Amino acid sequence: MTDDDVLLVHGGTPLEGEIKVRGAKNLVPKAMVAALLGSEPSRLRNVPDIRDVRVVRGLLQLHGVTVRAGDEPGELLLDPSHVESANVADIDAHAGSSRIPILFCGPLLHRLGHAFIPGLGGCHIGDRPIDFHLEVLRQFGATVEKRPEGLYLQAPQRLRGTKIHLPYPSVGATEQVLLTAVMAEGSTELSNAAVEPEIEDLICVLQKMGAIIAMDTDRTIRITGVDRLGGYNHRALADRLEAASWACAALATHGNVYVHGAQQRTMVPFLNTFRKVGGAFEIDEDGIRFWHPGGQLKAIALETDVAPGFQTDWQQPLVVALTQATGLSIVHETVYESRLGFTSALNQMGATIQLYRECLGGTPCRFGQRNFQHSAVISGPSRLQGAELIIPDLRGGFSYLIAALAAEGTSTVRGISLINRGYEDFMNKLASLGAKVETPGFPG
Ligand SMILES: CC(=O)N[C@H]1[C@@H](OP(=O)(O)OP(=O)(O)OC[C@H]2O[C@@H](n3ccc(=O)[nH]c3=O)[C@H](O)[C@@H]2O)O[C@H](CO)[C@@H](O)[C@@H]1O
Ligand SMILES: C=C(OP(=O)(O)O)C(=O)O
Repeated sequence: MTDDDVLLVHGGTPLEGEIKVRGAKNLVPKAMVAALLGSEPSRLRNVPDIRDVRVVRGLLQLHGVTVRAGDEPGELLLDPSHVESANVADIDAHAGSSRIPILFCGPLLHRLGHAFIPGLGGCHIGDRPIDFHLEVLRQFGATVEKRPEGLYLQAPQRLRGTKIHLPYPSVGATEQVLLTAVMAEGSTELSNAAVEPEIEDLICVLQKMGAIIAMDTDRTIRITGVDRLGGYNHRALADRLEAASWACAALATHGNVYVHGAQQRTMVPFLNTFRKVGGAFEIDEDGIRFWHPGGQLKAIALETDVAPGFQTDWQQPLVVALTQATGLSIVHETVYESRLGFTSALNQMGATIQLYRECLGGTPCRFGQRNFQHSAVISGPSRLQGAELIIPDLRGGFSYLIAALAAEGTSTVRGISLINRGYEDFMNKLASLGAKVETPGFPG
């Protein structure tokens, strides 16, 4: 960790001003992968400059896709006409970089008949197995060999449509099915699919390319395979996870932040919860203003869930705001088994958060009988004090920033570059909201 990776945060100043969120981290890289399926170039707009986008850009280029900036800021032009002559000798350099490489499987099997996928990265918030992905690919007719360096896949013949039931509505496995089924022979029926807004947007991308995809109301997605897909011209939906993070930062610091680009349609469960806690917001055509209206914040009971429930990636920033609410809040994390570990640092800052292995919520979840501390009771309000913090993962990292901004005194936050994976230009955004932050050696 270098000095560049450390941030001093002088807390106690409300965040005030305006920032902008661009395309979603959980959609943009997948739309970029979809371009691999096309026989014509694609144009993706509203692309944020974050590490996950850079990683996928590098991987696509290794696979022969030409990726260049368009005329508009945040525009990428992706030309997949040379995929067959790609040279992937350096692909190992991308091992551990993000979770997106697993989504290259279907498109590469369609284009080349084989694929090598290096080890995956992503946040360490649970085991994060890929068993659903591998089972799905086998059902389409691929062979999969797991080796220490990665996955080797072959499609001995054209992949065939199939009937799949996911044991859990996994976002990634649903995307795996979509990106594979669109060009498989015949029809695919996927039941118990994930229906997150980013999945709907990926379906819009694929439909623009020529895919035939229908969504039923009961988590069933039906795909009719086609022989050829063209390119797309698409503006990525905005990042609802980043928008909610700034909303929580406004609430925890008694601030007032207008988030350009935030969309009500994709944030309804978050907005309901934000209002129950006592936060105020106002929606207009261009974005959403979030603020602390004064008075006491209220404790709540909350369960994370798959869409249309409360998104797990909203949980960590909200927990920091809940340390400022009066009474006992209960948070039951049902999507990842280990997403509450970040709270021990909040306790060192003065919060009172107790973790439990039991399901403290209305819905018993997959982790209840399995020894994971996946429920939290947060007792507030707490006066947070500055501390030494090491960023554990993406959302946990942003949550530490929020806590440091809300705290009295100075915090030293290490591993700050991890936040670049999903938050575009966050240092300038913090500065524009009046946050008192400095990188050691470069005060002010
Ligand atoms: C890049 C991206 O889009 N990341 C998002 C995506 O992650 P990702 O697609 O990895 O998350 P999943 O929806 O697949 O995971 C949800 C749950 O399913 C389990 N599971 C998943 C796949 C599998 O093969 N086997 C299995 O057991 C996971 O361990 C987890 O408990 O959706 C998550 C849930 O909304 C978000 O938190 C992440 O931000
Ligand atoms: C868990 C997250 O991302 P990833 O799946 O990329 O690790 C996240 O965005 O909070």
